[in-house]
Amino acid sequence: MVKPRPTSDAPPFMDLYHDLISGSCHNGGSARTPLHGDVDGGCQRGEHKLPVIDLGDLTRAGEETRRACVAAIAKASSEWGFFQVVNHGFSRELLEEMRRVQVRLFERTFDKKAGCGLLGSYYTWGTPTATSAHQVSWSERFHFPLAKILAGDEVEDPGNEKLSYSREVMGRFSGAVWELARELVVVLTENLQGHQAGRPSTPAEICSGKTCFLRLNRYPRCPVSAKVMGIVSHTDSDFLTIVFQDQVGGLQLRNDDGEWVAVKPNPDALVVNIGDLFQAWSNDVYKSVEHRVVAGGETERYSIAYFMCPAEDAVVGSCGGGPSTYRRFTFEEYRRQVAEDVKSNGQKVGLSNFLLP
Ligand SMILES: O=C(O)CCC(=O)C(=O)O
Ligand SMILES: [Fe+2]
Repeated sequence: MVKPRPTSDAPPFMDLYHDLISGSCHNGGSARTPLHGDVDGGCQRGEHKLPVIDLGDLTRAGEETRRACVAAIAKASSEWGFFQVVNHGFSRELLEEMRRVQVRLFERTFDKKAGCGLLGSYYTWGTPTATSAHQVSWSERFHFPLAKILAGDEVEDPGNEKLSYSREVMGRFSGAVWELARELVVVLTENLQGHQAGRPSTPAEICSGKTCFLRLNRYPRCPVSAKVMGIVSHTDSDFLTIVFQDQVGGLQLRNDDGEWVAVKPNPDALVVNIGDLFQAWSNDVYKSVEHRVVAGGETERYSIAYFMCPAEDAVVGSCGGGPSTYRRFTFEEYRRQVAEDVKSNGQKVGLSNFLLP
């Protein structure tokens, strides 16, 4: 059970969005149905179940077992862009420790969270560019560039509170997620036959633990959950994302038929999804699919997302072995374009800006 807390730690969603929300229509049944229906995907057809992949098969004896596991990862990345992994190598203790650190950071008063860059993070909440209720994300987030966490610099905390423990746990957690992300990316890269030495750099070559980001998300209980989202639909601007969600539920992906499919909370699993950069690098073989989080009326929700990103000046090309779908771009250029589009149209355009004729 989540204990009641003073309201002063919650961002003032209602003060800011009251007018947008009171003028809006209902979000429609589609947001709620999968969450409250079959959470195994809201979809009963066996062959369309979101895969749960046992990563123990990558290291267990037997080349055939390993090959089958690689094939399952590649298939899920092409067909779903999303999958869950079990036997991922994380200890339950580390996951629980990380969650406790997360909860404590969010328990600070809103003024404190908004006012200072805790551990080199920046804090955001809601959707600054929203002009209608359906663009509002009812959540708050700490974004951590991992270079700062991993640098081990003395922790500066404007509130004079000791944060060395939080930084240390975050460092351990990030180190472990990096190993997992790297392993998955290497497997997916090798699976693309076209890639040979001398081709443009592979994702694993242009990313390092220090170029990645950690985002801590909190979705406070939402009294208008039929009208807004926890996070509005988006794709991730990275190579690969690993999400540690709690057991509340609400994460959904959009499948090929345009249906929203719930990603069932599984206490033993981490969620993996392909980002825009891997879709570009793989010439659309791996899919960066839209996803969102439904706002919860009853319970708050926590998640942690690890984004595998390259250095700002790294060039994202394609895997070769055929014509490229997208022109080359630097990660910095991609992020700048996303920010410009969000500012001018209220939404991300993404990869289609970089399509070759
Ligand atoms: O909270 C989640 O489960 C997903 C979060 C997410 O999609 C993101 O932070 O980009
Ligand atoms: Fe995301």
